[in-house]
Amino acid sequence: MSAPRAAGGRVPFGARLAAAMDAHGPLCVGIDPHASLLDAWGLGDDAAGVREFGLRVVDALGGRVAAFKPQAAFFERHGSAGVAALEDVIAASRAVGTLTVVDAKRGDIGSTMGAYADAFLADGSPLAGDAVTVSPYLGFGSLAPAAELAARTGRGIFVLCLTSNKEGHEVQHAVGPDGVSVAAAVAAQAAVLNAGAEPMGSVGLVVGATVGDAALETGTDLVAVNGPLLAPGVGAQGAGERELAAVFGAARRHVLASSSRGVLAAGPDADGLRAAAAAAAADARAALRA
Ligand SMILES: O=c1ccn([C@@H]2O[C@H](COP(=O)(O)O)[C@@H](O)[C@H]2O)c(=O)[nH]1
Repeated sequence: MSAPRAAGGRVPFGARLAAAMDAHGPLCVGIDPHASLLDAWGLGDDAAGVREFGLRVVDALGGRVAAFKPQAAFFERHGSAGVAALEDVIAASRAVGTLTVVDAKRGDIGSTMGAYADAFLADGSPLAGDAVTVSPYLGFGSLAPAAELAARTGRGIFVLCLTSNKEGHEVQHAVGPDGVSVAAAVAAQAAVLNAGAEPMGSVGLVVGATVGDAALETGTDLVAVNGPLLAPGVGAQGAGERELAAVFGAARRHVLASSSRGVLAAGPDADGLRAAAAAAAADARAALRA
């Protein structure tokens, strides 16, 4: 894959995210309207419910956290009305000036990847936030349309590398005939795309805060990536300050810790959400900015 072109006149995603993390702390709040949370918040498990849920989170935390990460699946399960709700949540987040990482985990052959890129990364698309999560398991090169469009529009991508679930191990730790693990190869290819970018590039990786010493075990060089490292697994999946510091070590300054249920469980009260997000951000800052 060729290196993406520089964004025409726009501040690239990596630089915008670095500034947001400095201003608000290295925390991303996931917007995951689980059926159980909708019930606890007094909302219906339908498109109107997920829309209201997302808008309440944006209203309570907009301008107070580095980023939001709406989980597309929870919106898509309500069909076209749910997708429209996701569009409204992305628009609301844009309106309050908080970065949005749309967690859609898309990945396909290059020609189809171009269509996904148009949906999540093109100017004027209602589903475009500031970045999108993508899957490299059809080959890292298949992500070229997304990496290139992101670079042209000042947006970013987060490539799955070492995911927070235990099943990810069987694919991501696999070692090729060249002796390089899948995770290490993904990270190395992201590093090529981020070479020379300051303060960091716009091609990030997803590395779970729950993965322990997986980076070491797989030979994955997280420092060399020179891009943002999205770290889900904080809160409900059990990771906290200690795990973040242990997983990321010398790469910690580029980490955006992500918590969904750990913060959302404090809702629907806006003050409760703010207190939970502030506590999670303080923990992330202590672990990652020391
Ligand atoms: O490796 C990964 C990649 C993505 N996720 C997503 O993050 C949130 C986690 O939610 P919590 O409630 O904080 O557990 C969810 O949307 C996942 O799909 C992940 O957990 N791990």
